Amino acid sequence: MPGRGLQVACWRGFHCSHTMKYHQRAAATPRRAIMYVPGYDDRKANKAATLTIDSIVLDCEDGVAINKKEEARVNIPKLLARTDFGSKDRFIRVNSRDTGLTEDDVSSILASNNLPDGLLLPKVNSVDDINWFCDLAARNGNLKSLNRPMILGVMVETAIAMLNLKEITSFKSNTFDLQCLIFGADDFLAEIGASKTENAMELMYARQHVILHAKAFGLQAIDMVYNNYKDLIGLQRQAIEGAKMGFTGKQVIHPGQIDIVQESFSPSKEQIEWAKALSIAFEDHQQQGKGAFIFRGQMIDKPLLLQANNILSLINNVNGSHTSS
Ligand SMILES: CC(C)(COP(=O)(O)OP(=O)(O)OC[C@H]1O[C@@H](n2cnc3c(N)ncnc32)[C@H](O)[C@@H]1OP(=O)(O)O)[C@@H](O)C(=O)NCCC(=O)NCCSC(=O)C[C@](C)(O)C(=O)O
Ligand SMILES: [Mg+2]
Repeated sequence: MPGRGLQVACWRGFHCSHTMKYHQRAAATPRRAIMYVPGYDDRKANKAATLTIDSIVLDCEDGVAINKKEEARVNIPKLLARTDFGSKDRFIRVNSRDTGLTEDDVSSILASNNLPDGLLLPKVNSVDDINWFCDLAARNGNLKSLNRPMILGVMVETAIAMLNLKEITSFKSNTFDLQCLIFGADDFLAEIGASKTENAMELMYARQHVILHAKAFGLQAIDMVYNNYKDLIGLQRQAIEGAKMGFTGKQVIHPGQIDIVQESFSPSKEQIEWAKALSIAFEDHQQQGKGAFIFRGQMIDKPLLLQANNILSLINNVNGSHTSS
C-alpha cells in the first residue's frame, strides 16, 4: 500500500509498556472497522450481516431521529434474535445519560434474551457516568444470563471527558469489561467550537490524547468517522494516518468504507515478512549476546522486536477471527 513503508505503528497495546497488568486487558478481538447501523433500519442491518467487517454498532443514539428512538430500541432485540451476523462483534450504542433516554434503552435492550456482545456509551464525561450506567444495567438488564462480562466501549467526545480520561480508563468491574476508547470527533468539534479541516490538524492533540490513554491502560483506540463517505482517497489517507498514530481501528458509516479501513489497519505482506525475519534475527543475536545489531541497514534493539510482535499478534488475531467465522 502506498506510503506505508515499514514504519510500523504500535498496533495494539500488548507490548508497548511495562504495565502488563493493564495490558493483559487488551482485547484480542480485532476491531479494525466498526460500522454504525441505525437500529430501526432492517434493510441496512440485513445488508450489514452480509458484509465482511469486524464489528457493527446497532445505533439508538445520533444516527436515529428523536421520533424513531422507540422504534430502534424495540427493533434491535428482534434483529439480534433473527439475524446471523457471523463472527462480527455486535455492539449497541445507547443514548447518553443527559438525554433521559438511557433508562428506556436499557429496559428494552438489556432485558431481552438476545443480548449484544457489547455496548457503546456515548458522551461519557466521567467515570461516574460509567458507574451510573452499569448500575442501571445491572438493575434492569438480563446480564446474569451472560457467562462473560459485557464488553464496553466508551466514546470520548466531550472536552471534560478528555480531561477525565485517566480516571475513565481506570474503570473496572466484574460485570463489564471496558475494552475500547472511541473518539467522537464530530461531537468534540462542536463542543470546542472548532471546524473540521481536510487534514484534521485541529484534532491532532485530541486524537493523540485518546491513543495515549487507551494504550496506557491496555484498551483499543478507535479513530474518528470520515464523513465524506464518497471520498475514498481521503478516507484511505486518514485511515493510514490513524493506524500509524497508534489507533487500532476506525468508525465507519457506509459499506463502501469497510475494505479500505480494514486494510489500513492490517499489516501489509511486507510488514509481516519484516516482522518474522526480524524476530528470527533478534533471537540469533540474543544467542550471540548482542542486544543491538544491524538488520537490513537499520539498528535493531528490543523496542523494534516489540513492534514486530505487535504486527504478528494482530495478524494472528485477524486470522483467528476469520477462521472462527
Ligand atoms: C450516509 C448514509 C445516510 C448514506 O445513505 P445512502 O442510502 O445514500 O447510501 P447508499 O450508497 O445508497 O447505500 C448503498 C447500500 O448500502 C447500504 N448502507 C448504507 N449505509 C449503511 C450502513 N451504515 N449500514 C448498513 N448498510 C448500509 C444501503 O442500505 C444500500 O444497500 P441496498 O443496496 O441493499 O439498498 C448512510 O450510509 C447511513 O445512514 N450511514 C449511517 C450514518 C450514521 O449512523 N451516523 C451516526 C454515526 S456517526 C456519529 O454518530 C458521530 C460520532 C461518532 O458520534 C461523533 O463523531 O461524534
Ligand atoms: Mg457523537
